[in-house]
Amino acid sequence: MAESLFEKYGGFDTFTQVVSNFYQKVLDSEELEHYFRDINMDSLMAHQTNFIAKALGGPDAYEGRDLRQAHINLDITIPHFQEVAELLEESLEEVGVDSDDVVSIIQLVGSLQDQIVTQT
Ligand code: HEM
Repeated sequence: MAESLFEKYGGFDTFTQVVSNFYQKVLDSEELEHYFRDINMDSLMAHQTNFIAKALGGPDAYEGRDLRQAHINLDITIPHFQEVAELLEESLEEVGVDSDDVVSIIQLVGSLQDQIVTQT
């Protein structure tokens, strides 16, 4: 079986780092920070890391809610979704993920937009 993207880039060590850098960027963004004000970030980062692991063909330890349920009350707009995707892209590039793999991962994330954006 072909190696998963999760394993190719070093598994949990790498993607824990990606998720941590990613949320640092999100919290530094004036546009995005307010969504996360009342959120337990340790628990969110743990869920997000497991979500990415599963999405990239690694182990399935995700125990969070389904994505629509988790975002339904947040009134997320398309521009904010796009900004989050850009910050994830930067975090993947910074950890050394090849650009063609960054493109595949961002496409996968883009395909989740309808489950996350509730505000037009
Ligand atoms: C880009 C694709 C996205 C993915 C794959 C994603 C994934 C996730 C996951 C796995 C959780 C944890 C669910 C749980 O704890 O049960 C979560 C929660 C959350 N997400 Fe996202 N998310 C995305 C986009 C966004 C965007 C664009 C925003 C805001 C601008 C956002 C804001 C949040 C917040 C605030 C929570 C915590 C909700 C809570 O604990 O009540 N997410 N997301």
